[in-house]
Amino acid sequence: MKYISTRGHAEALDFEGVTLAGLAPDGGLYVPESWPRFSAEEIANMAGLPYAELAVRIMAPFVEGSLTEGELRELCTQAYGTFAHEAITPLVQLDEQQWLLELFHGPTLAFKDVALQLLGRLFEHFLSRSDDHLTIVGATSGDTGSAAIDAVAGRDRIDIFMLHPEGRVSDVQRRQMTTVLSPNVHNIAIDGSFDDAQAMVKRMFVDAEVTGKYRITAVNSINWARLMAQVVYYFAAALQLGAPQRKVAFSVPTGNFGDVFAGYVAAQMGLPIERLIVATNINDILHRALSSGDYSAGTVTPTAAPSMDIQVSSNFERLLFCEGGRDGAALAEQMRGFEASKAMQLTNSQREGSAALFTSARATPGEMTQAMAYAAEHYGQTIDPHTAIGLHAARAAGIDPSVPVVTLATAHPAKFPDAVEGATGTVPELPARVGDLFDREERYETLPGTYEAVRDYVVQCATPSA
Ligand SMILES: Cc1ncc(COP(=O)(O)O)c(C=O)c1O
Ligand SMILES: N[C@@H](CCOP(=O)(O)O)C(=O)O
Repeated sequence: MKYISTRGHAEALDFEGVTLAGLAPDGGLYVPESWPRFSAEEIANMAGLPYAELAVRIMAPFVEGSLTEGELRELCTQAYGTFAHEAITPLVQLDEQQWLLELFHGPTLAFKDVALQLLGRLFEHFLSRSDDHLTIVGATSGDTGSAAIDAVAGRDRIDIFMLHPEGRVSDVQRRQMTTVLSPNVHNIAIDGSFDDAQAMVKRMFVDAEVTGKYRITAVNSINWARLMAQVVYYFAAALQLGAPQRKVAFSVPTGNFGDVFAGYVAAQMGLPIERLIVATNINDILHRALSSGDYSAGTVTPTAAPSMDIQVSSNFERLLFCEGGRDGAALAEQMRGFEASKAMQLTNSQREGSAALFTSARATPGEMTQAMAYAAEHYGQTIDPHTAIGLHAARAAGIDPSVPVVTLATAHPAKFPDAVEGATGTVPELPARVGDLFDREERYETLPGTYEAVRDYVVQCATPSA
């Protein structure tokens, strides 16, 4: 399998290459040259497989040429062995139509663990083939940071630099990152938003002063391997609900467009998906783009669903590429315009192509709170603010009542105790595996929100490539 850049200028790479590269050197994101596709019979034969085995079936075509099936199986078995639920991503029925897909049973209590427990192991596996050192630079609005840190803490040949927007993540989220004191973990609080942090990370990938000396890679969903691993739970859920004979809709709390793009990939691979509902909070650039073609970023407004406080959604570029005729040169031009003005209009083909599968909905803070209260009262479920936005959208989307709608429960409610208590009157308890979080020592660096300050810090602390 070969991967190409959405901006058309970078060399095509295999799976090992894109995993270690993170972002393409032309600033684009890697996508497979073509989508592998399963027949209905092949999908039907996946029903009932244990999660790790299903993961092997779904991911095998993407890693071809870089991992043997046996290597992939070993990595998946280890990665999903860290989860606290036997089903890994259990499906919970709410009523005749609505379901929750619980993605928060990994070590750091958010859906990010599903991919990052695998990605950490992939890095180590590929590094063992050389004597190189890897420098991870990442940005987090709360959940990617802790999941990535958990996945690579203490690994000899990896350093991780994780930027978070100071004061804009929950206390639990911050402590899940900053109480990991391994010497290879570098937490940085920046004065700015997640978008600022993400822009700095992307800039580092095209800064010769950094790339000339350090082998940098990404743990954000700009890294293809993240998305690949997230495709698996769409299959897992749909198979339990009758796929491939029956279509399923998914409602996805969305920020960086990674999770919902994984759903798009599942559909390209043959999974019959009725609709993908893109659920946003008031940072609603994606809702505006999908409903009116207007992709223009305002300033980020902090909300009680901080992980979705994003206005520049990296993976949207992948959709624009795939639905815009896979024209890298044209997309590079379109993205240059967006980077300069922070605004762009989708082309007709990008709009029409997206409309075939995607629907969107936006939840105000009040609607998010109501959805948490509704889930507690009517379904007996305590859900987190991000999941609540998904559930609000799932119920508002007007999906045919005969089609099951699965909301992705992206984080454990205990990560956001204040918002959950405000909506339901109940304080969710931290699971035992992180029960001592507030007794642990914290360590992190605070830096001004300038690229130079962050770059200099990374350069000063990182280990040069071999
Ligand atoms: C809890 C939670 N829900 C939803 C999202 C949005 O997911 P994505 O950025 O893949 O759209 C995030 C952050 O990524 C998150 O941490
Ligand atoms: N919501 C994320 C932001 C980054 O998203 P990613 O999926 O691209 O890593 C977070 O919680 O950090």
